[in-house]
Amino acid sequence: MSGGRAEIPVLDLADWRGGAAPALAAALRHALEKVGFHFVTGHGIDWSIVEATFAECRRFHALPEAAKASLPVTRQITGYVGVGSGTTRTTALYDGGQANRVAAFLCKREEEGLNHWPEGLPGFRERVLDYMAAVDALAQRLLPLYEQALGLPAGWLAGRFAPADMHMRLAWYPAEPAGDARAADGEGFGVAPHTDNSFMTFLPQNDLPGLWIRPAGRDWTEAPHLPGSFLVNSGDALQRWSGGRVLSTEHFVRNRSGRERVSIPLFYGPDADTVLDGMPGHGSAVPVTYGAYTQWFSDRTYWGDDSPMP
Ligand SMILES: O=C(O)CCC(=O)C(=O)O
Ligand SMILES: [Fe+2]
Repeated sequence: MSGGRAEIPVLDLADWRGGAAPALAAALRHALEKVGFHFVTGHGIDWSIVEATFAECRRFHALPEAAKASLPVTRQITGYVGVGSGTTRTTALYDGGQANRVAAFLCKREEEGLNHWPEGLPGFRERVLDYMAAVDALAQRLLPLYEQALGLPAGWLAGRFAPADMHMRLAWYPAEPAGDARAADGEGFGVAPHTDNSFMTFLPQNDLPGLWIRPAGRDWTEAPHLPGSFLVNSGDALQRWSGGRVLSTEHFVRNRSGRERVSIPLFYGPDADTVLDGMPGHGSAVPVTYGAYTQWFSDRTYWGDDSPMP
């Protein structure tokens, strides 16, 4: 399919103090239904928290391989995956079977008691948890706007994110040989074409290119860089919950910049027991809990699980 490039809408929260915001909600609705990605600016998060988390990501990946490998990924989606230890197998978009050229440290909300923190990195845990708390607060602020954009009763979403389920990837992509990053086929993906498991994914911006997106009916487009913003995309959970009204837009990473690339996506969703069904005014989806869907997604990617999508 080829329909030109899609503009990524920008939602500026600077003048929004909460409450009804018809123009913002309309912009978000357009983003959700037509693009699947939008930028958030004016979010109020002190950018030094984001910079510190990128720095911690680099620090972690600079550890000796043995130190990282001593924290092997768990089925609870915490711990370390090395370059080539995960394969995108959650979508018909990609069946190439090549392992992803990315390493990542995975962590969750500390209260779940499942995190495995590295030794020898003082301050790492605190900074990463600070970052997660800051994004959690931003996401909670955004939920009423999602309610407005989707025509949901006030509080309908917020009550299902108390608390939210989230996991974060502190990802590191090796520098790959220069070449055409655009071709969405072939080898050497950092992350092969996929959609996310999440309700929404937060990608804080840095100046390292490599993310390509393809909104429905459009061409592959390299995501533009908007300094100091979060690029937010909707994932499969919101798509299913909304009966397909919200897009879960395809994207891939290929790092042809000649530099190492770091990225710290945070995958945000409702409480794991939430059944993704019954959103007022939206067609019914095949019901699944957020926790079960996320587990399936992770099991296929990291554990070679072959069970069909729940
Ligand atoms: O690194 C990025 O920019 C995006 C990574 C991604 O799509 C993912 O981890 O799901
Ligand atoms: Fe993704």
